[in-house]
Amino acid sequence: MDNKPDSSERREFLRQTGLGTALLLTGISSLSACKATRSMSHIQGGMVGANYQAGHRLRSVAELMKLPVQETVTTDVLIVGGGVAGLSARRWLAQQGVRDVLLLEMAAQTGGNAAYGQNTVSAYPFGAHYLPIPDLRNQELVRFLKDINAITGFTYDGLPLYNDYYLCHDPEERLYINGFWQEGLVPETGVPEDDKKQIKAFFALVDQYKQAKGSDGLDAFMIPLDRSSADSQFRDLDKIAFTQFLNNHKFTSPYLRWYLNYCCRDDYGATLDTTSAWAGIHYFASRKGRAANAKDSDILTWPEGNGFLTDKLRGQSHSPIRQNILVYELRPNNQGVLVHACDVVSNQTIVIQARKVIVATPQFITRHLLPERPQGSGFRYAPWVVANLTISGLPQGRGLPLCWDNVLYNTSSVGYITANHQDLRDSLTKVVTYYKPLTDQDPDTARRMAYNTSYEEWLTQVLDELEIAHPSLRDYVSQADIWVWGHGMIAPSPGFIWGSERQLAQQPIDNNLFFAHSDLSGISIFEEAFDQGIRAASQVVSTL
Ligand SMILES: Cc1cc2nc3c(=O)[nH]c(=O)nc-3n(C[C@H](O)[C@H](O)[C@H](O)COP(=O)(O)OP(=O)(O)OC[C@H]3O[C@@H](n4cnc5c(N)ncnc54)[C@H](O)[C@@H]3O)c2cc1C
Repeated sequence: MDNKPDSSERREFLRQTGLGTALLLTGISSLSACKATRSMSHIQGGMVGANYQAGHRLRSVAELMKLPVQETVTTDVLIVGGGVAGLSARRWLAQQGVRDVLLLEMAAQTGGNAAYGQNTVSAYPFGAHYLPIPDLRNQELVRFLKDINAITGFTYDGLPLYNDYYLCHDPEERLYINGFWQEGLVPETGVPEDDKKQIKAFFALVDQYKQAKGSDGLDAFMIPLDRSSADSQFRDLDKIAFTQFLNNHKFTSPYLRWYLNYCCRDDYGATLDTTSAWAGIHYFASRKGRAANAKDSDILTWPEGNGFLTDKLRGQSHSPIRQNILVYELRPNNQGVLVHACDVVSNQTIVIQARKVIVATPQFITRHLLPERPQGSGFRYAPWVVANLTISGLPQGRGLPLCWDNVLYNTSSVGYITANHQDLRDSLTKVVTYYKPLTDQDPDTARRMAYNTSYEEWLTQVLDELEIAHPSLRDYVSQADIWVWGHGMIAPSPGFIWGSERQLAQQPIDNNLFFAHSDLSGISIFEEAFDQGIRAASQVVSTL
């Protein structure tokens, strides 16, 4: 959920359609004959989510070792984990002609944190939901987007043409502040002049960072972030918290600070105090996408969110994938790596002898698979709660009608997106996806609290908050599914990105075990996971 400047003239036919639907939805909601009730008993749904119980079985590997062996298989390359990084590694291996590849995924579906659901109204994301248009120097990502028709062609001067159905349609973003839905997420309505000046000065400063190059000639801020300059004048920003950076520059405006805190929570599941200044600036200064029909701040999105991308990634290789298989031990031997995994449906063990293994799991899992490997303590994960609400209307107050991204000022969530915003059908029923990073407590406490909170308690919290801007919303909700991400995303705490831990965690073991995951970048976005997969797969190819 990124900050966008004013809407452009592009995609006019889509804009008209989307806006028309939004207005109709708003109008109908106030006229609806739906019976008003404060009860939630009419709402179907429940807690859904990643199979964390399967993951928790890694806490007692000794028990798993007692399971009977179902089968023994061999493979040249085994990939553990079918998130973006694992699927990207699999795609890359296929493109390099490596045929004997097997991917094992613990969950019932691939996609990892880009999971999604579907009902009769729409598909909807439970995690990742957008991709900013990439920098053209990220050639592999551009190539992938071309392969899946997200880029439909290039102009004579090399600028990509993005698929209009995937570029986020207007209207994109609105903020509910001072009782009014304003356009864009940077506070404006009712904001004093002094604050506005600071907001302007902040954006002027990050624009300088966007253009800046280090003494090595590299851009100060790049995606993938390992391509950024090593110049200490920039990297040293990683040593301080974003709050300190703002203090140093005398950015005191509460509106600016609210906005920047929102950005840290939205992208990193962290706050101004727990995000490194380098990461905080990277959010703004690294987006350098160029296109013939889009601005550098434009994004691609789909009803199922980035599940669209992971399904396409999956389709780019024919090598086998086995789901519901929890890998629980990786033991290097003289033929490569001996792997033990549990089929969580039959509750039996599968033994795999692999020449090479790509471990595409998060570090909090990897440490169970390789307990003797030294573990860094800097890998901190933000818990998140995501709720998908199917609604028959959306009562709202003054201001801009429903957008793709809708944020409520000074609330505990980062707002909601409209899952079927890209859908051109004129439907009154919608699915909205509400996102809440749990940043009020330390991650361990918040995680425990999240798992111990009931469906009814979460639903009440979500609806109470949304009813600030949408009175009586609960009367219009027919289905609500709630997903808790205990370890939603790696948090770029001060010192983590340019410290030694993530670099060490990337190091292969004996040229047989290789590592790929967005954790190893220190920030959790599609582009980093995609790149981590290619990096690890290239290392494998060079050793085969
Ligand atoms: C709420 C939320 C919203 C987000 N929004 C965005 C967004 O809008 N845009 C964006 O770019 N990014 C977003 N992200 C981040 C994005 O989802 C991730 O960066 C990316 O999907 C991570 O991919 P990955 O492969 O690195 O890791 P993961 O998604 O963690 O994949 C790891 C995979 O390994 C599997 N696995 C784990 N242990 C085992 C085991 N022992 N055996 C077998 N399999 C195992 C897991 O089930 C999983 O499928 C969001 C994340 C969250 C939580």
